[in-house]
Amino acid sequence: MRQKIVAGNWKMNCDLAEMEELLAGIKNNIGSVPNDVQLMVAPSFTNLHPAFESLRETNVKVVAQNMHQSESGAFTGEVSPSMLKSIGIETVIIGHSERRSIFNETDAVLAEKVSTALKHGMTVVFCFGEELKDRKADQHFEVVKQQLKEGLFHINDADWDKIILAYEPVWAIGTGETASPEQAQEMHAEIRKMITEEFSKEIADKVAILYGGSVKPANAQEIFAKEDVDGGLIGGASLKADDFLAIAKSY
Ligand SMILES: O=C(CO)COP(=O)(O)O
Repeated sequence: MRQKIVAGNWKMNCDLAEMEELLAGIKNNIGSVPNDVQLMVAPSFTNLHPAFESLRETNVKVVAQNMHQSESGAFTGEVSPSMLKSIGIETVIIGHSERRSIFNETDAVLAEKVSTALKHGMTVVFCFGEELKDRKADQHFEVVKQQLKEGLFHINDADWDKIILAYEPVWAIGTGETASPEQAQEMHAEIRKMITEEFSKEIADKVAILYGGSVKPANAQEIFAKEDVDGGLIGGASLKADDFLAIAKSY
């Protein structure tokens, strides 16, 4: 039985007061979420510590949206894995399409980030997904395979216990256009095939694969119902406590 996960990626939203309001909304109704759904939230760096403290008594995990691949040093503006761990953060998102496209994070850099995070015993939510032009050219499976091979497949079998995958087709992020449940299922099944070929069926069957891209209360249920979809990485809709919880409840 794979873990069911509903994770909110808050991106560069919420100052401290706004986040406290959002957290209060989540905590007030958290009892309505099924016990077998692991909730995660990913605030900005400045909000990680207060979020961790606020959620201490719950089982909501607080996740970083990024980290640097080096241990420490002259990297002005960056945050290291040990800094995250020192405030209780054990999970980090790596490879989000916005990091890839806006901040020019290459597969090679992402591979380094994955290695550094694993070295620190952190769990990685590894994001990837094709652009619209790739899908139009019927290249989406190849693009995803390349992203996984270059950014992730250097890890060892044992490392897979610390990996969560998030398939986020770029054309569905923040656009209101969701992949159909069938498109999500097709890609997730293909990803398990890729992992089976490179590693083993046992690993492929075990790893949680989340879908991300315009998930909202109205469409979550049909997406989560698909066999190879193990939850969602939610952007916009996770900024409203009611919508985020409604998505988690639809599992
Ligand atoms: O990028 C996403 C989550 O990481 C998805 O964002 P939206 O849910 O706003 O489309």
